[in-house]
Amino acid sequence: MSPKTLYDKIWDAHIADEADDGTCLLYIDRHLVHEVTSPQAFEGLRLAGRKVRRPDQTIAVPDHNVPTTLDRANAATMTEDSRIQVEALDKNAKDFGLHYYPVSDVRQGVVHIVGPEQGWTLPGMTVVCGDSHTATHGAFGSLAHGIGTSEVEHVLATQTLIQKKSKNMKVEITGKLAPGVTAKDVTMAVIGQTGTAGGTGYVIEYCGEAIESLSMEGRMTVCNMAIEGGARAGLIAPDQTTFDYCMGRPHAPKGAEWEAAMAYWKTLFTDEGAHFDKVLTIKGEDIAPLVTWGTSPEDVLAITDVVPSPDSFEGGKVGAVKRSIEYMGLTAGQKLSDIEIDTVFIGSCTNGRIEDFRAAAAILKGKKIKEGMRAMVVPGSGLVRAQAEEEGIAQIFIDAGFEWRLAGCSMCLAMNPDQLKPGERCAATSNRNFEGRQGRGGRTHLMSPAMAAAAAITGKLTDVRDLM
Ligand SMILES: CC(C)[C@H](C(=O)O)[C@@H](O)C(=O)O
Ligand code: SF4
Repeated sequence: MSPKTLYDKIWDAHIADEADDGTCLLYIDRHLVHEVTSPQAFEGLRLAGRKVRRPDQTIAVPDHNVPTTLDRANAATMTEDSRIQVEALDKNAKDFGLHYYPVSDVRQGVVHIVGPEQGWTLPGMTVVCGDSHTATHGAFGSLAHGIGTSEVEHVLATQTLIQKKSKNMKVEITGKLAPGVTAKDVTMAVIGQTGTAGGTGYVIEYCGEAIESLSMEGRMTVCNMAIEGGARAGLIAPDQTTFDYCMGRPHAPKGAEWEAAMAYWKTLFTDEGAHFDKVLTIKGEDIAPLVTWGTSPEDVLAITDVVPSPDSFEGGKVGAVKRSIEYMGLTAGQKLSDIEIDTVFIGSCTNGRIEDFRAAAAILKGKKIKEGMRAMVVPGSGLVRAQAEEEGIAQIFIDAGFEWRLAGCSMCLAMNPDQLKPGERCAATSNRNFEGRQGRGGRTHLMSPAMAAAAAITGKLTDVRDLM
């Protein structure tokens, strides 16, 4: 047998049917659903008189539209549009008999944090969700695709997805990461090198010593942004770190089933000599704490750098950089560490997990945020929130001057009340810095939780190593 990549193995294990042109019908193990991309899909089922094929494998949670303030149980805190979407999910989950984590449930949170936390995401599975950041689940060595609303309907009805196979890409991060450098810097460094289209047509397998040494939280951060590099999915081979994370989770297998699952999971790695169509290698030691300066996730530089000049780019990027710098209200040559911010957002499916909060709290402990700064920390789930409270981390944030919120997508995107005003500038731990992403006219700089905490203290983009 010819050697296979991890992606090849999971793909092959899920083919239900294959057409002559290579288009496959893939069996889907887990389908995650949120309120934004599902209402029409459920309507489609109703119109066709169909049921959900595997309600026992379909998990729904509202996250994008929900307010994160403590008074959110009061429906008046939501806009009309948001309320309609969340109520539709409440009804659809009930009518179709899905696993559901409503706003009132402590397990509610961002769908990509809830899935792994509850043990729905496991190695070797196919996982889909009507959301581009489904890539997150690849951290478990599961093939996780973001899908569109018509595909959501197709998966609901059939538990299968029509897909063409992508090519294999390997991203190897060798060696060790320097102090102050985190999983977020790793994933931003990759996009900085490949650009937002570098992964187009590929499924990326991240490997190498620096990846293996990451916790599951860190691996999720890395895979979360595979999509920002254009890839169809991101994957990391499961290992002891993965198994330890999964063991004992509510929906993970138990007893003899666990043993059987483990026997399979241990076969999930890329065989020696398997072919990759594209390879990128980065030395872990070379990665510095990074920030974005522009309006694309590929606009990445070390915090010690300066705002670039449009002339230093080529082709269409020259104009794009010019526009970007203008939108961001910056000047070419300006030191990144001189950029003043007025808002800090720590959260999202990229960096809303307990380890992210520990890293930020380690910087904030005993310090206060800059006067006038608006800073919020938004747990990725109610359980992350509870754990942070138990560990005393929540209190560190509160003492420093942060707002301690309830779980949701929050200021990652402008679909709920947590938004920037025109011209406001935010240090954010999320994954997209597009124009208007956090609110019309808002300006976003992406970075790690530790870097965001450092910025909250000084009021400027800051090299976290100066505060360590
Ligand atoms: C609203 C949703 C469809 C969207 C996505 O697909 O990723 C959102 O989660 C995002 O991060 O932009
Ligand atoms: S936290 Fe942000 S990136 Fe993640 S699902 Fe929500 S809106 Fe999308």
